[in-house]
Amino acid sequence: MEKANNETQTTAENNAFTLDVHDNGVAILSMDVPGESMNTLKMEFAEQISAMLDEIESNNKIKGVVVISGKDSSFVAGADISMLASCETAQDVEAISTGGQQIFQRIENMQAHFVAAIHGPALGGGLELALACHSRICTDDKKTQMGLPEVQLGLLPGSGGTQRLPRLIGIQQAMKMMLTGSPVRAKQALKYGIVDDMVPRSILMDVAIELAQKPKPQPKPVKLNLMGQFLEKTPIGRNTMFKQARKQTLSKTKGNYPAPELIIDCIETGIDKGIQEGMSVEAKNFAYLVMTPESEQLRNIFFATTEMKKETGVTGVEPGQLKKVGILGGGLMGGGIAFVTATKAGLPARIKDIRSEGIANAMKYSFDLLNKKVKRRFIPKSEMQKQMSLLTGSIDYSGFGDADVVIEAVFEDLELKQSMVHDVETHCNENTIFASNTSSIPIGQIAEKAARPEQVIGLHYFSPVDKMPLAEVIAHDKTSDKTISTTVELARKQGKTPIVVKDGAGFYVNRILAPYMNEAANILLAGEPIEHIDRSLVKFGFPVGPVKLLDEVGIDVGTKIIPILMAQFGERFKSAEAFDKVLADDRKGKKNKRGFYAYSGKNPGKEVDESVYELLDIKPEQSLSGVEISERCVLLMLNEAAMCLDEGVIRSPRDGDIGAIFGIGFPPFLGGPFRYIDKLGAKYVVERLQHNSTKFGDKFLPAPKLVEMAEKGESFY
Ligand SMILES: C[C@H](O)CC(=O)SCCNC(=O)CCNC(=O)[C@H](O)C(C)(C)COP(=O)(O)OP(=O)(O)OC[C@H]1O[C@@H](n2cnc3c(N)ncnc32)[C@H](O)[C@@H]1OP(=O)(O)O
Repeated sequence: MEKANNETQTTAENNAFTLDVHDNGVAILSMDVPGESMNTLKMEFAEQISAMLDEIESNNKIKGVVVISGKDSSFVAGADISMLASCETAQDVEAISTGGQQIFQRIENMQAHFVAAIHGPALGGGLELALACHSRICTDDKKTQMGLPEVQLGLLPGSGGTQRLPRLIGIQQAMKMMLTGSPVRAKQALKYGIVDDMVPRSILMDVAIELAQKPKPQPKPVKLNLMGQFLEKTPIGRNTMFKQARKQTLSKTKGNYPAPELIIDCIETGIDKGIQEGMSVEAKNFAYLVMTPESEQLRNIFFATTEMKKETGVTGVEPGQLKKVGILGGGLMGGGIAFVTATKAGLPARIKDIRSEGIANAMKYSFDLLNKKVKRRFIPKSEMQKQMSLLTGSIDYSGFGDADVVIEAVFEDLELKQSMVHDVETHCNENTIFASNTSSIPIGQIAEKAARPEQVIGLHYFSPVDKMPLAEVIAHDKTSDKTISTTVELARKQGKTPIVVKDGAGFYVNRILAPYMNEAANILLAGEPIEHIDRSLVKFGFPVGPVKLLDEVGIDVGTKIIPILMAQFGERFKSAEAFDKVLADDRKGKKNKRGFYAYSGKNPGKEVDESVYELLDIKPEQSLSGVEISERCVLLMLNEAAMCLDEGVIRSPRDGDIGAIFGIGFPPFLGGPFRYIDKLGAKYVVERLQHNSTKFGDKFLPAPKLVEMAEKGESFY
């Protein structure tokens, strides 16, 4: 390969761009935003990049340009979200979007061959920049990912992405990427045609320079099968495709998220009326979305989770060593915890169960998930073998001596858990942390007989562990700061967003969930049809309705927590006695195929098992509106969340919002319980609680914190 010498280099102080012209006719346009860990696109760069493009145009020696990042492990993470958040009017945003589109259009129109050399994330505006280049090469590195995730922020790609991606990889594939917001890894990007080549990182620059020396390629037609040809290339086909996409989108969003439909509008306009018109609609829709409350809340979630990634759980306390994890119990939870330990944290996980079948089941759990990834070609078989080799098991404590943390995931039985604390203190080392995955038993009680109570903590995962993003880290009053920060670090390594909560019945998530579920049960017992209750809460924005949720988690498990909550908080948590009849009828939900829904027949789990009405002595009849139902359930959740904050169960409204969104699926577009209370106003929430308390009893009495806030006109944020 020809070694290039630097001829000229252009950069200004505080400039994010450097142009390095080599005497082989290739210029390296490198982006490196000073003082920031990741490149993002900001308004002030427009001038800088325009100046670079002027220079490229005026230098007829430049035949090719490699666009690359100066950062070690990322390309460009998109437009600067804080900049978007600070825009005051839709006109300001539209101007930013149009400005970005024009610069990218200028790149596309350049005579020189522009090659994007991608390593690390190229997301949102970052991918749009790459799409404006004439060729794209990426590294085969794990860090490399490409996507248009704007929809997750309640936005759409606003720098030409809705126009260029469909033209590059086909409408259906592009629409799927934009509507889900999910990025793709290097291998998939190559398969879809987003990049022209995938190479090891060590030769990325060399290959890009070589390519840039060649004339720029003509756009290639998208490869489509027969059905694809019909759907994308004929007016009738396109009409059908867009209609279907709108229908599916609406059934998912329930009209709560405006972005997906506008994404479809932009794509359709661009295809039907040409790229110019498509760009103009894109800029307008982008500007509209930036100003919506839905996007504001979704951006808040991004800021909150980014902030939380940096926290150790206790300010200034560094986590201890994490080299090996022990897991007690090979059930569904234990198997899930072993999976995230090996595959996400990359740590050896030693599983203990009283039966060897338990260990085998836990191993199979990981095997099945990894095997699926191999079959879909997301990972090579060698990677699966590497990850599986991190999992070992035994029916005694052999191999536990050097475990840094042991997580118990056995039955909810206090004595059993206390005896496990003793076993771990006997068989492991003096620094080993004992973490309990209990969902209900106070950690202080589990630690009661411990010789080293400072090393006992709660680490509460949600089911299914491989999918649910939250973990509650529960410190009892003797847990040491080091134990907290080590446990927070472990949860984060396992891919979770941890929140540190105070010990007590139900901790945070189950505590706010219980009154919501109880109220749904009360509404059902008063005769509302199950589908109507579930539909009302799904329309409100929850992923599943409360009755369905109870079937999913297990009616026996879901109701077990009630006596524990009542013991600490009293009548407020009392559940309907009629539910005993459901359990006495051996209805545990999905797991034993007997619940509120029917698990046999044509649509298992989709239709209500009508016999449950008879069992509960109900003649179902719809008398409440969906709004009345959702208000009653949600008000109790909001009220309980406010009490949790007041009692210090959660440390901040932010943790309470993230906990509810990631643990329960509280509608993200509402920002979480605290942001939602702020939106409604504490005064309004108190009034509605009081109104309901006159009709349905003291459980609706407003939290003192809310009453105080209503009086003072305060908000949580
Ligand atoms: C016009 C356009 O179409 C509109 C857009 O582009 S909208 C933006 C679309 N892009 C995105 O949504 C990507 C958002 N970023 C991410 O998902 C993740 O940051 C990532 C996958 C790129 C990297 O994740 P990770 O390695 O865990 O790093 P993470 O801690 O999140 O981010 C590192 C830093 O970059 C910042 N950052 C990342 N992307 C950012 C963005 N788009 N805007 C502003 N800051 C961003 C983070 O705030 C953080 O800053 P800090 O160090 O000062 O706290």
